[in-house]
Amino acid sequence: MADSLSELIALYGGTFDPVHYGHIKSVIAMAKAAQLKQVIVLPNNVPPHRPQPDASSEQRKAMVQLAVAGNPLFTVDCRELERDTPSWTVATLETFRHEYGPEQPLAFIIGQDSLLTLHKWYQHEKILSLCHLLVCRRPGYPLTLPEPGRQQWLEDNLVTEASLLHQSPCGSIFLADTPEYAISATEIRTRLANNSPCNDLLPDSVLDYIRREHLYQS
Ligand SMILES: Nc1ncnc2c1ncn2[C@@H]1O[C@H](COP(=O)(O)OP(=O)(O)OP(=O)(O)O)[C@@H](O)[C@H]1O
Ligand SMILES: O=C(O)c1ccc[n+]([C@@H]2O[C@H](COP(=O)([O-])O)[C@@H](O)[C@H]2O)c1
Repeated sequence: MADSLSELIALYGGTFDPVHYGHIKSVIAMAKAAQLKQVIVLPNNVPPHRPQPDASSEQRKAMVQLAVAGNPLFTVDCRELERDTPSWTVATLETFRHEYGPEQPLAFIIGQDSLLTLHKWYQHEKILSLCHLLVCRRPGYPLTLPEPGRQQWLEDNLVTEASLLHQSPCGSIFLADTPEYAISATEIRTRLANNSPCNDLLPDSVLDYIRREHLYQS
């Protein structure tokens, strides 16, 4: 078992095809709001519930590594890349829970769009028994859930005090007032295919990598 009990460990999973400032800046803002000392970034291998990525798993991992290089908040964990089955988040969370034990505060960071579709995730009813959910703002998506039952579930589990996240292993949802970044990987892929500029949407190191690897060309 790892020995960092009581320091909230936050995980950030994604397809990252490619990683962009909407990911990195939102998570840095979340780290401030939720008093996080570390965020473990998890590029997925076989993203569930979406078309498969253009870039390979190795390329998406390399881009994530470039994007977080030099920032001590982040580490990159490749456990999802080692499984060929769909990268179900519950399965990944179970491996962290096993590693860190039942008392360790764990959190999974998502954007507002993911909160809206969380009820379709594999074994979604287990998620809050494994971790807290930290939700970053994302423009264009409502902060309330469409069905009354799901909205009630959200309200029943909401905490507004970040310190509470550090005092229990799992079970709470934290909606942070993070800045909104109108950036998506889809838009970046389209812009690159059209030879439109992408500066300010993602780090230069990632853009250089994309050019070197001839990714996202039409
Ligand atoms: N601009 C953003 N602001 C806040 N959260 C974001 C933003 N973009 C992505 N996220 C969140 O980051 C996680 C990983 O997202 P993902 O890698 O699918 O990026 P994406 O830009 O949504 O990709 P795509 O356009 O290919 O669907 C998800 O939880 C998503 O909600
Ligand atoms: O477990 C699931 O069913 C599930 C369904 C959709 C998304 N996820 C995870 O949520 C994270 C964000 O997903 P995405 O598709 O927005 O990159 C990423 O880690 C995915 O593996 C997980």
